[in-house]
Amino acid sequence: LTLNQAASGLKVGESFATDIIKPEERVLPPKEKAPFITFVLGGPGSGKGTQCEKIVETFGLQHLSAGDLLRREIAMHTENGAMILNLIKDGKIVPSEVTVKLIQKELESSDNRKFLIDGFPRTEENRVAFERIIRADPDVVLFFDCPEEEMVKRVLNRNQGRIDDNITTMKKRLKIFNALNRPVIDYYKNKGKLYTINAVGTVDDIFQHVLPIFNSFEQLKESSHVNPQSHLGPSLKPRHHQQLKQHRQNEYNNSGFTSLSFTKPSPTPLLIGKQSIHRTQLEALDSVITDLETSAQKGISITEPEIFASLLETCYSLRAIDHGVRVHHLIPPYLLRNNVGISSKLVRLYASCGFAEVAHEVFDRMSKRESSPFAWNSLISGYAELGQYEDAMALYFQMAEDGVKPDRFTFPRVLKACGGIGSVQIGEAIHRDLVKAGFGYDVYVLNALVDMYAKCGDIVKARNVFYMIPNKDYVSWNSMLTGYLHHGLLHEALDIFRLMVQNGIEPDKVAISSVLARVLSFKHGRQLHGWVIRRGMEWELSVANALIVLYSKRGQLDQACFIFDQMLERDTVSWNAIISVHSKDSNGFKYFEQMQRADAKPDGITFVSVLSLCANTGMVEDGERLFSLMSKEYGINPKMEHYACMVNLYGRAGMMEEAYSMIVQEMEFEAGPTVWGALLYACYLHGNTDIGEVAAQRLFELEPDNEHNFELLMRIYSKAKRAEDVERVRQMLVDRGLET
Ligand SMILES: Nc1ncnc2c1ncn2[C@@H]1O[C@H](COP(=O)(O)OP(=O)(O)O)[C@@H](O)[C@H]1O
Ligand SMILES: Nc1ccn([C@@H]2O[C@H](COP(=O)(O)OP(=O)(O)O)[C@@H](O)[C@H]2O)c(=O)n1
Repeated sequence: LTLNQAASGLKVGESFATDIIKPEERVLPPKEKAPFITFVLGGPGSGKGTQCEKIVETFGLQHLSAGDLLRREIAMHTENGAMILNLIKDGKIVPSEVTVKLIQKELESSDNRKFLIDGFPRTEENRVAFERIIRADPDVVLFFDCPEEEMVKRVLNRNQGRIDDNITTMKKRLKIFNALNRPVIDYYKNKGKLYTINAVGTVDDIFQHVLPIFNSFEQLKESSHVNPQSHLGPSLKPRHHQQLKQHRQNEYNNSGFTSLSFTKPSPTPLLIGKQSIHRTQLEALDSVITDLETSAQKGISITEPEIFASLLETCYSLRAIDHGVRVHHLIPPYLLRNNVGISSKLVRLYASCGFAEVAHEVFDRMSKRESSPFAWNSLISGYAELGQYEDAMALYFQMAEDGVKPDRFTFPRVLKACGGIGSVQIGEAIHRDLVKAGFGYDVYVLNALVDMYAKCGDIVKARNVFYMIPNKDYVSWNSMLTGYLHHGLLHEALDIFRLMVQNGIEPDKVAISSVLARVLSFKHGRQLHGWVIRRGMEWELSVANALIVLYSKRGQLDQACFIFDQMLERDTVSWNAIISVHSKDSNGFKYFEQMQRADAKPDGITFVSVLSLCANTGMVEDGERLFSLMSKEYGINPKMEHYACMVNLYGRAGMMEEAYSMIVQEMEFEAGPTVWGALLYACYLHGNTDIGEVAAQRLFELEPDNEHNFELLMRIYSKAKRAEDVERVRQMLVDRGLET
């Protein structure tokens, strides 16, 4: 089943979705003549880039490769660089907002009005974000259809040193392509915009099928640089492309054209340096450090601060702490003490990798740390990430004492720490500080303020700040939404959710899964599911997990299993959800075994589910085996719930002695009501008055107000035909004022 079939199979209510995507939002604004846009789709290695080069040569469109734009962010170490690297490494899709903004920048800064956007949209979410932000529709959508084996072969031979061109990532990319790109392809097919091209054959043969598509557009023919027909001869290899371009450019310069629509070359940076084409960035880093170490051993001292600054920057972007430590050893102590740039970068590296103590040691040795808030911010952030909120706060106060001016990066970090501590008073003091420092209108800072107030329990203040934010971004909305959910204010949260969607703001996956987990009505849940599908976010881990729970709560097990089976990745929460769906049938076991084979790590909750399953299906030996496996193999000490499951297991099977001795001999702590309750229920099932009396006695002490325990004991006596005892217990009920 494809995602689309799944989606239509669900017959999801459209009302939410129609509420959300206002048709008028899709219409192009009449401001100027719309650009000519081509989307180029196809799996990884289907030859999109190769064909794009030829289209550019012939028709002069500007080529924007989404993948290249993203790789450029990594290479330039921009704010999103590290996040993008992590996603690309794993073949995952970068958040649409990020990709579309990059494309938008290119579109807006170009004189060319004809674009070839390659590798985009990869998901329905990509597509919708493009429509919303750019407010344009493509004129042509090309789809290069290529068999998987061919794509794998091409990618593994591509030799561009791309970090994601390896077999493991390739498999994930193909899986993601099949699940997320197909719905986009179907969408354009239905709109009549799709041109499917068989991508097997020589580059030229394939281009022969591309040519007529573009030839049929007058506006392309008008300004194409070369007569398309003249390009029917033998093709040039891509590496000749620059030469060809130069040649054409000269031709045009000489022919009296003043403006050329061959625009700036589109960026094609590789992840690593040109010379080290076969290596990953980490390997390249490793080799540079090794060279420096060798030099240092030979007594050649390296003193150029730029070298260390650049190496530390790379270590930080790759979170390569071991390499960072090696760089640290190479830096001369005087340089570390006196060069604020280098020491700050080192502090940031240690702090961001969870080594706040070491970061603090470096920080303490800095001679001019009051000259910039950079190192302070890194350290505050490092402590806040580790949950050492007091340490983070202390640094903030120390900053003020040392006369270091906080900047816009300081406040979000310290507010996070304050939210962790949960003190509104401190939060208000920081609020005053940030207004004094001139950040009272900074969205980035105000978002953190909303989050802080919500976490400190003052939802009213959170809301007041939220409504004051002048240009709310998606973080503002998500912070408010999460705040409401945190306070159990579901209606307010849903209102925010609707408003977000009406304002064209994408709720993030955390917000969506939180809403899904809490929706009270199944109708809302299904509508949300429909909306999620349209956004291509169904397979986000937390969203899919929440959907499994949603459907299983309603007893729609098939639907829950379908989602689970289609998931691209799973975590312990996913496995727990699907096993608990099957806690009454032996399929749960199948999933548990699958989980073990997949090397996923079961936790205490997993064992509650499988032990309940054993109890429900009478599998005593399996239950015993799993109970011992839990601590021996997985190091999970049994908790109250696990003992309750074991008592239930033995009790239901009529093994009352074993159940009882589990409590009195095996348990290392006092049994609670769940455990005794399981025993009392078993006594009722199997008519055991002796043990039943003991269990009931304990329960009367532990839960003096719970009439169910009295009723169960009465039933036990009644089964044993002990009318007098039944009456005695009834009197106890009356005496305690529990009889209804
Ligand atoms: N028609 C083709 N036949 C064989 N190899 C091809 C063909 N088109 C492209 N290639 C090669 O396959 C690899 C992937 O092509 P590329 O254009 O980079 O794909 P994409 O942009 O779709 O990921 C490159 O090494 C390219 O030279
Ligand atoms: N619209 C896009 C395009 C690429 N990407 C990311 O960039 C990677 C490489 O994309 P690409 O288009 O350069 O390469 P191929 O996978 O097509 O060979 C993808 O696997 C995604 O991780 C993305 O997240 N969103």
